[in-house]
Amino acid sequence: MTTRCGFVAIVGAPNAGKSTLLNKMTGAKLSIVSPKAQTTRFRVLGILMRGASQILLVDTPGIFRPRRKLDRAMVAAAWTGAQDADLAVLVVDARAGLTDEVRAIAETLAQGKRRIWLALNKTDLIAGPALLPLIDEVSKLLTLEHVFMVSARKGDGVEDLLDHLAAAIPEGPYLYPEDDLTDLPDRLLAAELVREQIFMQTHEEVPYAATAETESFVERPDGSVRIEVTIYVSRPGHKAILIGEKGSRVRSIGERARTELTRLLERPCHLFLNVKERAGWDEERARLRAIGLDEG
Ligand SMILES: Nc1nc2c(ncn2[C@@H]2O[C@H](COP(=O)(O)OP(=O)(O)OP(=O)(O)O)[C@@H](O)[C@H]2O)c(=O)[nH]1
Repeated sequence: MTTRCGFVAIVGAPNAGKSTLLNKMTGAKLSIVSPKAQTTRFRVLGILMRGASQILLVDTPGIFRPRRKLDRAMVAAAWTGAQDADLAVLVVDARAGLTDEVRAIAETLAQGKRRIWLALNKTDLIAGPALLPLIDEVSKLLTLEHVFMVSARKGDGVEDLLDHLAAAIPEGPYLYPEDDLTDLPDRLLAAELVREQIFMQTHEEVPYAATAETESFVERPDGSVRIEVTIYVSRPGHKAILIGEKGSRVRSIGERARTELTRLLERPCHLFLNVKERAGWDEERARLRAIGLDEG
């Protein structure tokens, strides 16, 4: 039997729906989905078996104009993901249309040699014929091998996209065991789930000014795991918000993250959270490395 295996980069502007699409495709929640922009900080590999094809999905951070060091690192990680891939799926929010961000990404993609597919997302919000001018505009910027209309949220068109991906990736042996879902290490997953809850449960600049790191991850003889995660904030005000009245906010963040983690790791998890203030954490190179990124 001929097997196929290839990397597929999911590329797009912040909020295009890349993480939602990745999750829909793999059928498991691997990557962060949040209504706020720029939540994905590093590559997450979704591993997907479809017939005799192993599709390795690379979720990339939203590509935007970087200002801080951390942002620059995020962008560098995004492009590395796109460059290593066999093909790139450019996800565009069909309702938002051809924004400056989409244009900039398309222009950069056009300079590479990778095959590019367009996935117009959120088609549950906009009627089919209205999408044709947008497809025209995008195809003027770069050569598109295929165009798909999908709703990552509802799943419309996602099966079709997967069938085409399975057939399009190069022939070759599987690079990962067939039952692996992600290569995201468990300790990073724990920190990511905490960060996701920070995004869900706090507002405005707080989630962007916070990061989470797993300090310890200890498997116990009874099969459970004890995890300590530290949330770093850069301002005292943010620390108070994250802790909440009598610790209610941090408790709620911990409870929700623990439920998700228990489900994903398929074993009892005991999660302990700390909130620490650390001015300028986002400018520290060591921290970038600790959350999985080198400086861009
Ligand atoms: N109506 C609708 N909303 C969607 C669809 N796909 C994603 N969304 C929503 O759009 C928002 C952004 O989705 P994400 O998947 O986080 O977007 P992203 O591109 O990964 O964003 P970054 O991590 O910031 O790069 C979320 O509120 C999603 O629920 C869709 O097909 N239809």
